[in-house]
Amino acid sequence: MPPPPNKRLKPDRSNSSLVAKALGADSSSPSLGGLPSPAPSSTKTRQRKGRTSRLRAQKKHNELNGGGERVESAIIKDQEYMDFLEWLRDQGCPRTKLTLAEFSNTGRGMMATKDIKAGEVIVEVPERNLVTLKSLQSIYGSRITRFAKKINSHMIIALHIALLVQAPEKSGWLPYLRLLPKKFDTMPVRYPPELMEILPQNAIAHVNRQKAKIQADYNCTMEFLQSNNDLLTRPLTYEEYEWAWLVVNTRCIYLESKKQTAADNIALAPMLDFLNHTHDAKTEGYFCPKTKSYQIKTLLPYKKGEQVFINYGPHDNCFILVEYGFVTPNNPYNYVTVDDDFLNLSIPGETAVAKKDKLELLDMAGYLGDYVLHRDDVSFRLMAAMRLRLVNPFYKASVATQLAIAQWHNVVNGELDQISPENEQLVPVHIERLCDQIMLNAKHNLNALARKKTSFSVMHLQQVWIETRDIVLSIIDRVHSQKQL
Ligand SMILES: C[S@@+](CC[C@H](N)C(=O)[O-])C[C@H]1O[C@@H](n2cnc3c(N)ncnc32)[C@H](O)[C@@H]1O
Repeated sequence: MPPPPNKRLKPDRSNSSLVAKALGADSSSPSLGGLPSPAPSSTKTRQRKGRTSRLRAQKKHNELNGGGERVESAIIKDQEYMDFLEWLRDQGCPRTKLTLAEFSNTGRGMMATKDIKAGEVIVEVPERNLVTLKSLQSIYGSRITRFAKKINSHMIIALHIALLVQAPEKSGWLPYLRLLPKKFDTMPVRYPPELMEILPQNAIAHVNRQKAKIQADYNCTMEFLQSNNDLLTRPLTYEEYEWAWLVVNTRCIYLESKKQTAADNIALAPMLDFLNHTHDAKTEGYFCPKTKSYQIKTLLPYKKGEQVFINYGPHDNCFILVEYGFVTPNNPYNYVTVDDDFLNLSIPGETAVAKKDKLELLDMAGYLGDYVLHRDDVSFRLMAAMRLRLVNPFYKASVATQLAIAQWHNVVNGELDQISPENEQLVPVHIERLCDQIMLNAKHNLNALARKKTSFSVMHLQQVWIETRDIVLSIIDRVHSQKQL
């Protein structure tokens, strides 16, 4: 969870039956492949059951969540989890009112075993259990100092996890490693090309940046390992490193340390990292000097049997999808990025030269790109850019155009409301044309998704495009009812 614990489907409600189906069908049991399995429980040999059968067998809790959706849940009590709890106890972690459970709407998460009051500390992770750049100094510190390039916290924690997995038995961390996700197939960075191309434009750019980052971090780590190959049990493959990098990306908390750059302030905190996200969870996370532990306090009460959440931050679903591999219902932070649609929009009477000059002007003024639609408004940047596009005819050298440009600057600076009444009248008309273009794209993508085999990723993308369509429809509605954009 990169940024702070205050830092991401529940699938669309209309898709909830699909969700339950996909939960059952999901092959990604959350234990890590290739790691030694726990010994059978001493009293009786437990068979690890699939999610659906566990849900069926232990339908212990069945309640409505905030969105009115029926949520089924089942406590996870397999040997792996029992071993993990014993490991936590051995590490000095205090008992909590939380237990690992499977939920029909979110997958694995933490359930309250007793009522929890607002203001209670829900998890406490002792310093010795936090994996940070600082805690790893004794293993890697002098090696990092000798290495010519900068190695950040994310890289070193990912490398550390990848190395522990290479020799899990001697790592002392086997019970934790076993509970980590086996794969990250719902992360867009792992999407096959045919799904990647259905992502919204801003998400594609985000995934490409993430891919480049993982590759660059892997390359640098490989260089680091050239002079430190005694750390390795066997060569580290890109896939193994990517998996460990994603473990860090999806599970780390933000932990401030004065001596480090902000980007280095991350920590892996076993136990705490089983808490799922919802945008309306209210929690505080801090390091308590008295108990020398990282604590999470909930500011909201929970009833026994409910899922306890934290808040990964005020993120829209595209961001959550790319960074964490899921989306949440009713996310108030959603918006639609329309940069490409704006650039492709044809404006009647606008010549190619005029369009190029306008885009240059927008660039110089710092107004090129980052154009978005929210449910209730059109971003100021998009309004400003549209106003300029609607100055026609546009001959840079003409007095009339220079005057219009001066007026445009005044509008952007807030000194004027409009370039001219004629220009202002055209703005909603062309915002609606832009919306029509996005609606066509959303429809095309939803049709393409409807033809695909159901999977979590397909459902996530369906939700993102349904939300896009809803936001765009609400803007079209505003245009029709002549509301302010
Ligand atoms: C910090 S971990 C939380 C524990 C995780 N569910 C597990 O079983 O290990 C973050 C990951 O949990 C999942 N997750 C978190 N919140 C979720 C939610 N509201 N709905 C669905 N999946 C969620 C995503 O896969 C995310 O990458």
